[in-house]
Amino acid sequence: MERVVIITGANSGIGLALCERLLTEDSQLRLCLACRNMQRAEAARAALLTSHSNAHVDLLQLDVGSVQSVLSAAQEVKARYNRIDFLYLNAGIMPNPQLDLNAFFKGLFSRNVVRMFATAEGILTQQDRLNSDGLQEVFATNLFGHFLLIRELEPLLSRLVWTSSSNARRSAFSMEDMQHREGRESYSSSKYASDMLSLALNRQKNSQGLFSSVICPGLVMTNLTYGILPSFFWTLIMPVMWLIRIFTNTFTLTPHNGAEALHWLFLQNPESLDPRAKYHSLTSGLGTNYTQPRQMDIDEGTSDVLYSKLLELEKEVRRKQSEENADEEISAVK
Ligand SMILES: NC(=O)C1=CN([C@@H]2O[C@H](COP(=O)(O)OP(=O)(O)OC[C@H]3O[C@@H](n4cnc5c(N)ncnc54)[C@H](OP(=O)(O)O)[C@@H]3O)[C@@H](O)[C@H]2O)C=CC1
Ligand SMILES: CC(C)=CCC[C@@H](C)[C@H]1CC[C@H]2C3=C(CC[C@]12C)[C@@]1(C)CCC(=O)[C@@H](C)[C@@H]1CC3
Repeated sequence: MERVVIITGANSGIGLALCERLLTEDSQLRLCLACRNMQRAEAARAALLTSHSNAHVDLLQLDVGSVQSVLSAAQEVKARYNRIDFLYLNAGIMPNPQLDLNAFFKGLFSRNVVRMFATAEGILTQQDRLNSDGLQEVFATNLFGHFLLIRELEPLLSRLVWTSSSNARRSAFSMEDMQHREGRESYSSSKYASDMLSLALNRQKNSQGLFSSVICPGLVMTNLTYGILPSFFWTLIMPVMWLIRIFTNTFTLTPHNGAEALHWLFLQNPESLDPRAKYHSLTSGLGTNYTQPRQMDIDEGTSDVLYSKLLELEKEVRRKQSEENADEEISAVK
């Protein structure tokens, strides 16, 4: 039977590499690239068809950072497919990243150096902003838009896979400020929230046949990471990065390697997976890729609270959205 797989943020980086890997795995797959920019989506589709000429590759216009776009895209999905085997929640942003060079050099000579290179803990901040829905952009894109999509498509879903990060950290997240309006670690906060949401979804929905997992792709060179430093700097340090990779298995570096855990999960029986584990894509010094589960620093009670708060926010944004739609209809009639 033809399996249907939807991947958000599929036009570049880890999402696009996952598409390649899944088509190689199963040529009968119906792959749906859910992207905000249709030109980039077309280009990705053309690239995939070059290497897999008979593949079934659909495109879906979806800006996960916009409530209206998520609701329209979900309608379109329901009209097109009557079942979705895998939904990969991969789209993500890290806007205006700032590297604290002082902390970085201090970290280089500390006991935490390996951890620093694996998680960027203490050396990376971001500057977030409000989007047109009045939500924090990073929260809306990395978490809430995906949550709304899941809520819309729930009856069709069976497997969810989140591209989280080892940068996810409990101390960056506050339940009183789940959108991270106050701090400067919106990325870390949103990824920690996705880890918790995955656990909560498993607790609420496993009995109905819906399973959720989270992965970390390791440090991968993509548009997201290239945005952290000026390009000449990356060119300079690239040999060092490949050298570090020999000593640390979290430097996966290529999107293909980074997609390892996403691919691996595609092959697993969901009942065999640990809902409290994050599945890490790792690459050994000799270049062998493998997937390793590591326990997440999350608890069930807090995850359930987050789930309830997201449901409340969902109600609020839906009400706002229908008011706006009604206003638009009235002004169209006038
Ligand atoms: N690279 C790394 O080292 C790591 C990455 N990750 C995570 O991996 C995921 C993929 O990122 P990566 O491949 O690295 O980076 P890329 O920037 O290459 O990919 C991100 C993808 O998300 C899409 N996207 C961003 N915002 C939206 C939106 N509002 N609606 C729809 N699509 C959107 C982008 O589309 P567009 O081209 O239009 O911008 C792009 O296709 C992210 O969730 C990231 O946080 C996690 C850990 C490490
Ligand atoms: C190699 C040299 C000399 C410098 C590179 C320093 C940083 C640019 C680099 C160190 C750890 C990296 C890292 C990420 C980005 C680039 C670093 C800060 C991430 C935050 C990228 C996105 C993620 O989700 C994390 C898993 C990455 C963690 C490590």
